[in-house]
Amino acid sequence: MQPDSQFLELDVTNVAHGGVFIARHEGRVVFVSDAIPGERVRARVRRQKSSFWEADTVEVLSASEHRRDHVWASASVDRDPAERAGGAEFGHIALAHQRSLKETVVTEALSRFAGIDLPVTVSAVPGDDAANGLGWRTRVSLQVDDAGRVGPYAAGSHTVIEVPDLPLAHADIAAQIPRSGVPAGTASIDILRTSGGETRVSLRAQQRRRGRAPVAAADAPTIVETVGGREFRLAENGFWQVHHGAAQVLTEAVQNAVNRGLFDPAAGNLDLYGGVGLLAAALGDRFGAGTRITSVEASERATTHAGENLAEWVGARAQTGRVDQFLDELLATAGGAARDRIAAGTVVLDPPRAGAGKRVVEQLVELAPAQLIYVACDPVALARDLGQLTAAGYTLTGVTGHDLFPHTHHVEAVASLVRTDLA
Ligand SMILES: C[S@@+](CC[C@H](N)C(=O)[O-])C[C@H]1O[C@@H](n2cnc3c(N)ncnc32)[C@H](O)[C@@H]1O
Repeated sequence: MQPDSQFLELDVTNVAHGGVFIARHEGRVVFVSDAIPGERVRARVRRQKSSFWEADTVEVLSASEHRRDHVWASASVDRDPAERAGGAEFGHIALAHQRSLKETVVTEALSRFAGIDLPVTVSAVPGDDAANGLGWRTRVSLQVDDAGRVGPYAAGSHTVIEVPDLPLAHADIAAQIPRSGVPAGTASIDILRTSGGETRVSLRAQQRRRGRAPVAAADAPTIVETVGGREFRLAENGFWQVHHGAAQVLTEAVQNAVNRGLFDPAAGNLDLYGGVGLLAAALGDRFGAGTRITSVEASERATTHAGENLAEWVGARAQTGRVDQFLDELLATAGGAARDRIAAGTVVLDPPRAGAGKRVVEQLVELAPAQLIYVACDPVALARDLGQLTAAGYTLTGVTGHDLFPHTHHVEAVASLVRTDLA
């Protein structure tokens, strides 16, 4: 029996992490795409693993009240699964219900991977409900195949799907999709629109690995992004939040997540995985020009910009380095007074999708700062790190969820932790 020739009728019971939904067939878990909990669907099996199968909905037999026409016809369940554009896995679900499913994913991750029972609310970015969650992407990467076709990959494969539109992106971005004449050797095309309304198109010879931040070449042009009237300079191919409202939302979320009574502007405060200094600036804005804070970031180009972006805060500095190496050095060299300053400090960390990980969490526990604000784009990685932190002397005091990626399964969370002896 070929897996792709097998059709199943499935009762969909829950949402899983990663944009798929849970059903069972003869006791085995089936992760099925393009469904909604409560629905009965006909699905085609795509992959059989020993412990679970993967399948794609091909027909909705009993539709959820939350089902809508897909916001992107190129990703609709009416198309063959191999022809559905990827990147909008929740586009067939009413926007408010998408958020409730994301709440389930974050809440269940905390329970399963951290043993923490804390219902999390996921909030919309202001303006998104009125726009039905469309037009928010300021950055899009399109792939180019050997035949010169340009578009996103199909969901779950590396087949390029040509698309007439990009409804999740700002209209200026879709207008820049090259329809022909892409130079030979181009593997992908990055299109961005700055907050000032400038669009930039760059061609890449090599594909970027999914989920990886781009490496900012030393000679990439500099662009300017504005957040609440403040300008940030960065490399055109450097990391920046994708949703046009995300930088402002995260600025406020981090400011609100800080326990003010425990914040000491003179302490050894840190902004880990700092990029071009967005979240260090958030603390500087909230706690004043004298706030001491060191922003640590692996990309030298980003750190150079962070130095410029944070220039108005006399106590702020930006350092290039891997977070684990920076913390190792701190642990090896910081004397009593410096260790005391760290122990009185606030650490903001905003790691890539994989999370901070075991080693960095161990280093933080050893340094024992008074509070941690953890910004996460992957709820499972966050939950694993929170489990380790709460078992080693920190108390979780709150988690907020933010729908920075409408119509996709992605969700951002901001967690506040206080050293347990101070909680
Ligand atoms: C999710 S981004 C956050 C950037 C910044 N906080 C912001 O909101 O704009 C993660 C950043 O971590 C950097 N990074 C990834 N791995 C790192 C590591 N091991 N050490 C230091 N920085 C790292 C990336 O270059 C990227 O700029």
